[in-house]
Amino acid sequence: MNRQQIIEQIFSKKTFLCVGLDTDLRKIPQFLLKEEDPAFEFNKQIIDATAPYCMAYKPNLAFYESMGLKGIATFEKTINYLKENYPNHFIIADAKRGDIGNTSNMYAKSFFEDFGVHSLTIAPYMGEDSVKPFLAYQGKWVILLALTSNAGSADFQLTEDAHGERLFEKVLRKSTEWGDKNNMMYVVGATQGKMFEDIRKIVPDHFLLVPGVGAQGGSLQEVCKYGMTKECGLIVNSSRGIIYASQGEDFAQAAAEKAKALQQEMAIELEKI
Ligand SMILES: O=C(O)c1cc(=O)[nH]c(=O)n1[C@@H]1O[C@H](COP(=O)(O)O)[C@@H](O)[C@H]1O
Repeated sequence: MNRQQIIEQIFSKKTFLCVGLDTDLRKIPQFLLKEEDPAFEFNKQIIDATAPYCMAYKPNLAFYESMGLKGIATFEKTINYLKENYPNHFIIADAKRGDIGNTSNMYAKSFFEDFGVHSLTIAPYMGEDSVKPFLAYQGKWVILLALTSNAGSADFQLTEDAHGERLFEKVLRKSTEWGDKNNMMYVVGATQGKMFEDIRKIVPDHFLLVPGVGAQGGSLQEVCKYGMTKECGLIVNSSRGIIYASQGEDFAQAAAEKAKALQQEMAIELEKI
């Protein structure tokens, strides 16, 4: 899926919402546990209910890998379900990969060729040769961690060098030599508020994947105020705040309502462009 197609989805559906499929068997409605693949059944119903209000889905691999081989099969079935039924939705595998080139090659093959997702989250820590193998895939996206939503982002990402440059700024500057706005996005946590202003000075046009609204307390309005561009430039994720809105029979409907509420806030922000 290319940049123009992503932008078209956002403006035609008036949403830049990504629903995070962080599917945890302990948190899904317990009556689903009688199904042969409860996590897939949950995902399917959440996807069908929320699809009108979002333009992307982000299954986080940790939740699937924690269920062993069966979980990997659930992940694959979920990707296939999305591709068959919602081909215009952008699929982000949140796996935070990155290793020596030889190993990154295998990660890239796995996610881009075998699972066939559109994009993958990547940790930049190992540098250029760990990221380049992912960028070698035409039409696919690398989503590089820049400034994450958690408190630990202060430990490394926000630290400054002798010239006052922060590590996340170095990641942004350096990585723009490897890819561009057509094949690279950055993760910036919604909890980072005004920091979006500084980020836009370095990457004015790149899309940002923004997790941290909802359960982590980030403000959509603040993210938009400092991070939005003329082409929107944002994909905002919410996982728990949407998919666990209810544990009852009405769980999918409740998720749809949460997604719709965010979509309506997003439509107002898009009007301002
Ligand atoms: O890469 C991510 O998606 C990510 C980066 C980050 O800085 N913070 C962050 O929360 N995430 C992921 O985004 C999702 C947030 O989930 P909720 O807090 O439930 O909305 C989880 O899958 C996290 O792993």
